Amino acid sequence: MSAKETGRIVSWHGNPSKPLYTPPPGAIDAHCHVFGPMADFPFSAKAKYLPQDAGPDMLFALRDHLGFARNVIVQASCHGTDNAATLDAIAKSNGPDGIQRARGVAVVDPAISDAELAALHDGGMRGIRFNFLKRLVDDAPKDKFLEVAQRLPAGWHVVIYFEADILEELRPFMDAIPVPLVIDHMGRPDVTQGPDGAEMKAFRAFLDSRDDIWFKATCPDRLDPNGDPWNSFADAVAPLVADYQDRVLWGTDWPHPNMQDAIPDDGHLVDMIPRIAPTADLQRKLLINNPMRLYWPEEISA
Ligand SMILES: O=C(O)/C=C(\CC(=O)C(=O)O)C(=O)O
Repeated sequence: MSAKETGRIVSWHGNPSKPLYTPPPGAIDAHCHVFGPMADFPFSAKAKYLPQDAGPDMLFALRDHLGFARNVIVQASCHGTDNAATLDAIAKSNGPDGIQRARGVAVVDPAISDAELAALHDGGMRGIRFNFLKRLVDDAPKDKFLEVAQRLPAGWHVVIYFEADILEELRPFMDAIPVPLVIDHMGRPDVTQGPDGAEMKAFRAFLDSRDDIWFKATCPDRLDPNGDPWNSFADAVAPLVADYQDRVLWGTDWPHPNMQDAIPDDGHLVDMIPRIAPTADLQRKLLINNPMRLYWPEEISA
């Protein structure tokens, strides 16, 4: 049945181009999702969008097509706090060498037990995500989030998704989180303001407040209203990557939830990498060293 018949949305490109840029061997797509498949992993009753299936086979085919080696799969809001689809994708990522080629970020009910958190760790999760976008979640209880952030498995971090207009409001909450923070899509600044715009400046001040705040230089398609080739994004984000090069991650954001009206070509997204990280050294940090430190630290210290 087609998406039209089922009412389920397709938000990803059916035939993404081969990027001109070749990522270095071992490169990690550190922000992507899986949807379903619904027959095995039904969507949450509270889901704000109902996508077509975009499961692990599709994700790993795209990974190979784009020239990446590993993925960090972030639990998408359409699956609520049931992480089964993400855990299934991580389990299916194991290579013949036994290396888990995907790790994940979970979304949990803050009342989750310590034993359940440990089980998520065993399944490949290395962090939890707090989503503050009202169009995606019904509520975001800061007090409960803080409680669970204080009892995460060792080495975990907290991913936070918010829009620039609530950065200041969230500061006391974020300042109190005792583990590293990873900010999705740089907290969605208005990139048309340029690298020295008010929202970029506010985000830099936040980064300067702690040296364990990381960010994802992701989603030109969401942040740049001028569209592909996303020149405003490149201009605003390249200086940020250069100045905070040891705590920045990159990802496709595939299957691009809610982007059905402006679906990006994933090959073009990959071609943004040399525009925001122009040297081989920056690219190695962005695509390998930094995500390895957060998601596969045991391979670094081994
Ligand atoms: O995937 C993203 O990064 C952004 C999303 C979707 C999302 O976060 C989710 O469904 O959990 C968005 O802005 O709609």
